[in-house]
Parts: sequence; structure tokens; C-alpha cells
Amino acid sequence: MALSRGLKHANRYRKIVATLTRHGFGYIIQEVGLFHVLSLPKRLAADSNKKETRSVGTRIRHVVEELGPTFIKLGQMISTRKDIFPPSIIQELEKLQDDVPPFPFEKAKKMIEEDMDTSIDEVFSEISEKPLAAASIGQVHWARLKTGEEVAVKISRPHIKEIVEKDIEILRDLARLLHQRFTWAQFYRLQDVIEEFVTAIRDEVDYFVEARNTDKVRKNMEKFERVVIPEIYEEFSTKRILTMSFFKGNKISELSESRSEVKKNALARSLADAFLHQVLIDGLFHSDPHPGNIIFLDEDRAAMLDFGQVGRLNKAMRYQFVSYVIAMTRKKPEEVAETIYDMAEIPEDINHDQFVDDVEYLLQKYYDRPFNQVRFGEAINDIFSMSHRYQIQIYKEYTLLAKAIITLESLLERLDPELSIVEVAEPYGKMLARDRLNPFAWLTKVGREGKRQQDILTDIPKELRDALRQIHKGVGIDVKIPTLNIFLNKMDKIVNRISFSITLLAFSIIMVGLIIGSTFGDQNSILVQLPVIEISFIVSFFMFLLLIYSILKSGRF
Ligand SMILES: Nc1ncnc2c1ncn2[C@@H]1O[C@H](COP(=O)(O)OP(=O)(O)OP(=O)(O)O)[C@@H](O)[C@H]1O
Repeated sequence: MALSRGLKHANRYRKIVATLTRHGFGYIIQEVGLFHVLSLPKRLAADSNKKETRSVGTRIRHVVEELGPTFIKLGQMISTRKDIFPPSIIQELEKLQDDVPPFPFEKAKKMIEEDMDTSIDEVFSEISEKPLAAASIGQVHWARLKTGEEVAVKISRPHIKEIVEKDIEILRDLARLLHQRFTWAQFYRLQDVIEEFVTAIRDEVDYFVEARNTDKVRKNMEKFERVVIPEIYEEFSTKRILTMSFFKGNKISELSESRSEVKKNALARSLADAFLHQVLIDGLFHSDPHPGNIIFLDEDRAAMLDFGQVGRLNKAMRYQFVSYVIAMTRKKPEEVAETIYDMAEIPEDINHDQFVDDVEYLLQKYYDRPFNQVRFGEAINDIFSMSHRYQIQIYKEYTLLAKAIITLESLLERLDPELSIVEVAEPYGKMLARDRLNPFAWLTKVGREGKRQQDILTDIPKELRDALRQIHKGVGIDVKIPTLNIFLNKMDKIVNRISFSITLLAFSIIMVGLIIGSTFGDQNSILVQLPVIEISFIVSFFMFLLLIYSILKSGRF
């Protein structure tokens, strides 16, 4: 299969192989047999044995820089996987910039006219020929709509989709070959990394995805006055063109002199607040809040840009993550390990005791410091990286979140070094815990589940009863069964009793919820509320057992 694809994209393959070889990775190409398959010149094979003095990280960076957008994006993604890759490689890949030379305005104009099916003057009354920024996937131009609004127009690089798709095929082949031949490729889960990357980059080259994400986040954040999200102009957006409201303001580097400490502190808090709301309440968050994606507007407002890549966490995952954070702040290694198990795929033969020891060792680093003085993202990530050594595969939603927290924290630190993201998170964590305890949420859930069980329990026997009644009446069958009537009546009773027990169970759970909800209410910190959740389940469970016991004991079944 690799061979046919190799031939299909032979030129691109040759370019990739030649670049890898030039930077000292020829031995890998030789090992997977590509020299032979691509009939590469002998000179390249000779090059592959050259002695290298540069570090592996530097050479990987040079390779991806030379191979263009797809590889630069891959390098950037790898640089965020501190849980998997060694620091020497991460540090080099973090240097990857994607300000690349812009493509000519004429090409941008052509794409706008093709996609809008009209002349550019019909869409914009003004558009700057020089882009505001040019990145590996696209570039951004300032423009004014005919209706007068200022907009930012993001236009993708010509043929970027085709380039990316071709590279994806090659990358998948290479990852598979490497996985077959090298244990390091298995250890770093290269094939999984590539698949994750494929999903991410396909989203990035399709601006409809970014438009949808931006729109959702904007709606979720409507109440936030201090953090704003661009409005998308759908009628002027396509897969290759994204038109959104333009924000005039400063980047963080331009901010330092012009604003007071108080304003900067307020900005830091608003940004942290907005981000944590996205993570813990909405479950849809900006996955890369780096300085280029934040524009500081008037006084104490900021805009968040670029929702090409977002993170998603469902309610259960949000709760898991909060539990993990709480276990860390409590500095309880055993609890941290248990919560990690809920956030990852774990090998069956994991050495639990040793893992807990290692967690404890890492937590030691933070023992003598209050948590508000700890770089929280780094702390989360330290444990994720150590987990990888135990072949624990943390789900990507959490690693993406850890990376986003690290990125945001380093930005916030420049605005307000005293701000603790954990402190800002506490009310949201409480809200999440309270939501779990909320008897009305339980009521809906239990009601829904109870109804489902009841339907199953009543439907199946009903069908059975109907069938038996048909037999009893002798429809189509000539046999009468005298005892069947007694059996059918008994069955009706069983069904009624089961329905009754489910109703009773639902009721008991709701009662426990109400009691606990009203007892603990608001006053307690989330740290106290969590065991309450466990207790409530235990109490419900015992009430259920009691119920079953009393039903059985009554002997009426
Ligand atoms: N709505 C906007 N208002 C003002 N400036 C904007 C807007 N959108 C983008 N920009 C400018 O363009 C730059 C690049 O935008 P954006 O990050 O969305 O592009 P990108 O192609 O996704 O880049 P990257 O791949 O680096 O994330 C921003 O840093 C900002 O300077």
C-alpha cells in the first residue's frame, strides 16, 4: 500500500526523503526500505551515513521548516505533547514560527471572487492589499464591508487543502512503516499522534469549522462584557474565506507601558474567568490562547481570536478534571492516581504502588508551596508526562486542556504575576459539584432512566403476555393451557411491583439529593462537597438494597 501511494505522490515523497536524509535521518529511510522503493540517487544514500553534530531536536525543526505548512503544524502540535515527547525535542519545536511570507494579493482576490461569485468591489468597499498577518494555513486582511463595518478576512493559502491531503497520506504511510520497524515509534505512539494531527489539521483548513466554533463560543460567552469573540459574517464566509468583525487594539507586547497595573490585573482575571467558564461550564474552549490570539481593546476589555482548534469536554470529563485538580491541591497521591485512571487508558499490568510513589515524588515539588504560587498547567502536565512512562495514555481532551492552561498561564503571568488560576477556577468547580448534587438534575436523570427501565420491563413481558394470551385463546393453535391464566395474573403483579420499586428507588435518590443539597448548600468549599457526592451514592445504594430485601421478604413475588 505504501508503495502505491509512494508512487502516486512520488515527487513529494522524494522531497520528504531527501530533506530527512540531508538532516541526518537517512538511516531511518534506509531501514524502512524507501531508498529502494523510490529509486533515489546513490548520493543521497551516501549522505545518510554522514556524522551529525546538531541535536536531534534541532534537526527535526529544520526538517519541518523546510517541508512547509503541514509539517510546521505537525511540529507545533508535537511541541504541545509534553506528556509524550522529551523536553529536548519540545524546546526546539516550540521555536517554530508560522509567520511565513504572504502570498500575493492577486491570488487572495481571485479566491474571494471565485467563492463569492462576484467582483471583490461588490463585497468590500475597501480591502488592504498588505495582510495584517500571514501564517502557514492562511493570511488575514483588513477590509470594510459595503455596509460600513470593519472586518478581518482570513483567506487560506492557494491549494492548501490539496497540499495537506497529500502530506497526510504520506505521513500515515511513514508512521505505519516506522511503527513496524522501530520500538521508539511505538513508544511515542506515532500512529496515534498522526491520526490526532490529521483530525486537527483538517479542521484548520476548513474555515467553516472555525466559523461554527467561533459562533458557538460567542453565544456561550454573551454575558461576558470584558472578553469578546468575533462575530462571523456567514454570507461572506466559505471553506476558504472567513469574514469576521475586526478588533482594533494591542498585542500584549504593546501593552506594558500604556496601562496601569490595576487595569492589567483586571484584564488577567477577566481572561482567566472567561477561559475557565469555557472549560468548566460550556465544555468548549479555546485550545491555544497564546499572545497572538488575544487583542487588548479599550481599557479593560480583550478579544479572543482563532477558534480553528477548540477543546471539548463533556460534563463527565469536566467533573473528572475537577476531581483531578482537587486531588492535586489536596496533595493526595493515591487520589491523584485514581483520578488519572479515570482520565486515561491504563495498561492492565500497571504497577499501582510504584505509580503512586512517583506521583507523590512529583507532588513533593509543590508540598512546601501554597498552590496559588505554583504554575498550575506545568504541575498538571508533570504528572501527565510521568504517567506516559507507565504506558498510561491520557485522553487527548485532557492533554489539550493542559496545554491550553500552560499557554494561558504564561500570558496571564505577564499581566498579573500574583493571579492564581486555581483560585479563579474554584467557583466554577463548586458550580460543577453543586450541579452533580442538584436534586432537580437528579430528578430529570433518574426520571428518564426510571422511565426507560420501566418501559423495558413492561414492554417485554407485555409482548410475552400478549403472545401467551393468544396461545391461551387458542388463536392459530389448537391447544389450551389451563394453568396459564394463573401465570398471567402473577406476571402482571410482578411487572407492577417492579415498576413500583423503580419509582420508589427514584424517590429515595431524590430525597437523599434534597437532604444533602439543603444541608450543605452553598457554604462549603468544593473540597468538602466531593465526599458528599460519594456518600449520597452509598446512601442511595443501601436504600436500594433495603428496598429489594423488603420486597423479597414480603414473599409476594
Ligand atoms: N478579528 C480580527 N481582528 C483583528 N485582527 C485579527 C482578527 N483576526 C485575526 N487577526 C490578526 O491576524 C493574526 C492571525 O490570525 P489567526 O491567528 O486567526 O490566523 P491563523 O492563520 O489561524 O494563525 P495561526 O495558524 O498562527 O493560529 C492575529 O494574530 C491578528 O493579528
